[in-house]
Amino acid sequence: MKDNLISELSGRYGDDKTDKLVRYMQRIRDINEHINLTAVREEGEFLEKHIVDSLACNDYEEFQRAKLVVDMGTGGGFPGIPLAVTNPDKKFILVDSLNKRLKVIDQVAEELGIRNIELVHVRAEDMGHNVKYREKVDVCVSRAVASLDILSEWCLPLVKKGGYFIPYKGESAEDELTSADAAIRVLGGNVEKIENPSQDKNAISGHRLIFIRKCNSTPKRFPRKPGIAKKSPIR
Ligand SMILES: C[S@@+](CC[C@H](N)C(=O)[O-])C[C@H]1O[C@@H](n2cnc3c(N)ncnc32)[C@H](O)[C@@H]1O
Repeated sequence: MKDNLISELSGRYGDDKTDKLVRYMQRIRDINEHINLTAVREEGEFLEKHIVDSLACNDYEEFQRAKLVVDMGTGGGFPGIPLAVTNPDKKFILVDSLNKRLKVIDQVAEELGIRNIELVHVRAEDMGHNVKYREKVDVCVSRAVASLDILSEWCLPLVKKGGYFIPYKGESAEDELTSADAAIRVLGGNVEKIENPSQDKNAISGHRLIFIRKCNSTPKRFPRKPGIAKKSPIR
């Protein structure tokens, strides 16, 4: 599986970018022995679940148009780093509330010469109120961070009007959308479509991508203070 995936990646992205993706995987796997970044250990599974899955956005023009992208709750750099490696013309802001993980990304990105990233150590609930970031980004992606109603409150405030919040969601995508429907509208978003790249013969991704367009400004009171989104969901 590993060799097939690598040759598919090379065919699509070229040898240099594929080499960087594979080296990133290898370094994260090494570091994972000491700092827990992922439960996935085997190389083929890592390539599929972390690298190829992260790249799913590249197939969509809503993402291709973006110049500035946030990855909220990036952890070990997913989906942000694979997207940054394959899109050197875009800038990526990788955000996490745990600095230990950002330091790992910083070290490995430096070693591999990945320069189109900025690492921001902040809680999502605070970032949304910083004028440097609020309604400034073209796209915000996020994978495996929080349920969609909470995540929308953290991510939609960052997206500029006309831009997109694109959460990567598992099989619960439709159910999460039902629960988050009111929140998304209150926060200024509109759900345009759900894509399932794993059904596309050209792509392997375990996640669905939900495309939420930012249509209206987010009311200033959002995001609320840490813990409130979970305790009092927007209904
Ligand atoms: C399960 S990990 C997922 C990491 C990565 N996105 C992936 O798919 O492999 C969730 C990450 O979200 C971060 N996170 C959780 N709550 C956050 C918040 N309020 N603000 C910023 N980051 C947060 C955690 O520190 C953690 O690194």
